[in-house]
Amino acid sequence: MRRLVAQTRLHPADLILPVFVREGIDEPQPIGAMPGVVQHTIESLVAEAHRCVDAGLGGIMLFGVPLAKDAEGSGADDPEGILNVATRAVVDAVGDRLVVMTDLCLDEFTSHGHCGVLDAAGRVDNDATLQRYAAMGLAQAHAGAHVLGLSGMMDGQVGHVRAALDAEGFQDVVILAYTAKYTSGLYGPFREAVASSLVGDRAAYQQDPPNATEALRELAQDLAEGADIIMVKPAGPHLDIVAAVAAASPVPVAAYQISGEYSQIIAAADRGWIDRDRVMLESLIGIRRAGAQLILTYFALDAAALL
Ligand SMILES: NCc1[nH]cc(CCC(=O)O)c1CC(=O)O
Repeated sequence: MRRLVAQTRLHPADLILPVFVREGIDEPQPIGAMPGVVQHTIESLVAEAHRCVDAGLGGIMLFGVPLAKDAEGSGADDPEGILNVATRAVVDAVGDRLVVMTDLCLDEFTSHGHCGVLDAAGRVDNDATLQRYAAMGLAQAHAGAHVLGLSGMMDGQVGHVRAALDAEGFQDVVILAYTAKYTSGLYGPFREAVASSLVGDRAAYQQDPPNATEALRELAQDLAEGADIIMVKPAGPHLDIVAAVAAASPVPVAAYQISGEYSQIIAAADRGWIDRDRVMLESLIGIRRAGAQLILTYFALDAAALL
């Protein structure tokens, strides 16, 4: 893929691998809708983290799949919860050589599958959820996470978690803010990956795809609250937003090539309709060219091997 006049280049260090770790399994479990991606045991996750180091990746983003869920998502801030145990294991193994990120959101841990706790009417309670995010962020910081990925889309989440971290001496823990997270059909395979219990959708707290100006308002808000890295997600269908946010952001911009973007390429390639590696690299170059300095992608290891 190298060209003499190429202005856009991909480097393994630009890539971050999202990974799933599931409680209570003895062997890694395949994810039907994401061929090539598995739910890891702690042991296989640590092995994967070593592969990320060897490949020169920039980082790893951990998602936990707990055995038990409840309305409050109490596994999220339990130091013995699967995500916090896994974070400690990865940080102990490779934390000096790989940036370790954790998903900070309740949806994997709640029985109803929403990103926050619910009020009496069954709606997501924004401000009550902020308290839960602060507790979850502190648990992740105590577990050694370097970067917290605030993906829940509650208003005020960045400022609230930042204040909680600073109050406990975690000034150096970085906040990656999901600034523009559009509601999307492409999250489908992820719901299987995390055994989501969600009924309905997240339209009340994720963004409406036809709305382009909200992304810049969210950017200003997240920066004012102390975001260190800004994320746009999904990446492929929203490259104009990646570009607009990158042009306006004084801090690094990341983009997330999500589960459905991955699975579409795999499925078409499996049918022999497209060349998997070529389309994979083309999709990543497009995201990079739009202005993302970091790309979260399930292709991270495969792409790094070709760069
Ligand atoms: N914890 C929320 C979260 N963080 C990342 C993803 C999706 C990532 C993907 O589809 O690959 C989701 C799920 C959602 O918003 O429905």
